Amino acid sequence: MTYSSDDVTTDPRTVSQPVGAIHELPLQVGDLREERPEPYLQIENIHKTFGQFVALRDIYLDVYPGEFVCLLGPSGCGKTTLLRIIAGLEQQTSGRIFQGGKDVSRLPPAKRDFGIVFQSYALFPNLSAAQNIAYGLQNAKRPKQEIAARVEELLEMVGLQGFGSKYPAQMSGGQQQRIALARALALSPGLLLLDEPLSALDAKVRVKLRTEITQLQKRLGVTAIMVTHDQAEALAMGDRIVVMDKGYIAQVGTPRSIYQCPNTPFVANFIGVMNFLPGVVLTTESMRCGNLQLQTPPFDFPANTPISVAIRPEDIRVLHPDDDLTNLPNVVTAEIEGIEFLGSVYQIVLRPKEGVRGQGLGDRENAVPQPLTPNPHSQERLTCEVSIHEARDLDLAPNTSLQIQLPPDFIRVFPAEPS
Ligand SMILES: Nc1ncnc2c1ncn2[C@@H]1O[C@H](COP(=O)(O)OP(=O)(O)OP(=O)(O)O)[C@@H](O)[C@H]1O
Repeated sequence: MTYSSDDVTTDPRTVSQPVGAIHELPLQVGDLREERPEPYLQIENIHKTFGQFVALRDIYLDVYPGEFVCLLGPSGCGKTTLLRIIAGLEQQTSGRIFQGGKDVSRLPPAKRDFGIVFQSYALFPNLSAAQNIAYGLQNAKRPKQEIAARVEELLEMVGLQGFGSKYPAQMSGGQQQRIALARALALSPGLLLLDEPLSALDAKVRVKLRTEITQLQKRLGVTAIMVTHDQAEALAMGDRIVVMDKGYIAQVGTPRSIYQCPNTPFVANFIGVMNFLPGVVLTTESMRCGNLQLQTPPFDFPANTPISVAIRPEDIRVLHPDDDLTNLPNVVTAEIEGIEFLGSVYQIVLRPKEGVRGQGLGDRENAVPQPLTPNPHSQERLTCEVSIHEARDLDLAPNTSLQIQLPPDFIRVFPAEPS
């Protein structure tokens, strides 16, 4: 299922508005907005307190049929509590949940239509793989022959034909989690809930299994919600990501929109790597950050307002000595403080040396105070990425100088957060 590349939020109260523009990639065919079906799952104003502690507040979320939604956030932000409330394993303090148009808010787990996979596999150790998968089918009093056929079908579905007689202790973590997935899907539930299903597995198995899970979920068309604290997993698997922080929803959107257009510094920082440069507004399209004067996308803050600009390492352009700098805004000369080899790229830590060659500020150029007073709070360190080939061409070495450009279209402006 593909929606537009915009943020898709179900309630404006859950999301603060972005400030400043950022480059939008041209719409691709798959991004064109489809006629939105009725939500399969509707989460309406859920609150959850444990004693005085507020674990969840103002949670609104619509999940559409066949969607794969990832609940992503730091430890303790409330994602597992929300998943457990959806399953009926935890009772919300207030708010309602509708599944397939039916109010399931007060139903016990057994009366709800979901399959669940936990981080710890949670297989019965004394039952074989086939018996584990068959467990729910037997409880549902399905005929023996039907159960046997369904177990075979499910073993094949998760790529474990011939493993039916093995016990959990005789299987690897990845195999056990496949059996747990087969067990969760045995009764063909409308909703598949996954609570950090991959986090106990080693890195290679995790990557393999994440592809298998999303392929299977798409093939079956089952609506899925997965809790994860791993942003790479959420970006790779989710049709949409719900970023949570301290019990509230910080942003909901497609992986691409969350990555490219984070609404807050928290989201920007949590997803991927982001350079933040604190500073103050000079004009509606420029700011001062320590010694740097940067041209930015247009924004609405008055002069001298404290702001913070953000740019991804991969959006910083490393310039070559023969590049034409005419009319190029935000060119910075920087000293290389550190070079780290990351395999496919080098990560370079830079300390800007001087102000920016400000081009294109037009008649607002006079608004720039000269000389610029360094801002004591400015980080004035930037991280950028350079490909292996580019690093070789540029002959990069610590304590040498480099020219970079911070393209204004890739800069994002946020109001400064209260300290
Ligand atoms: N039964 C409980 N009693 C008291 N506090 C609880 C209970 N369950 C969860 N909490 C608290 O609610 C908050 C949210 O917990 P939750 O497990 O949902 O977080 P999470 O985002 O899933 O974190 P993690 O990634 O570490 O599992 C935490 O501060 C946790 O300590």
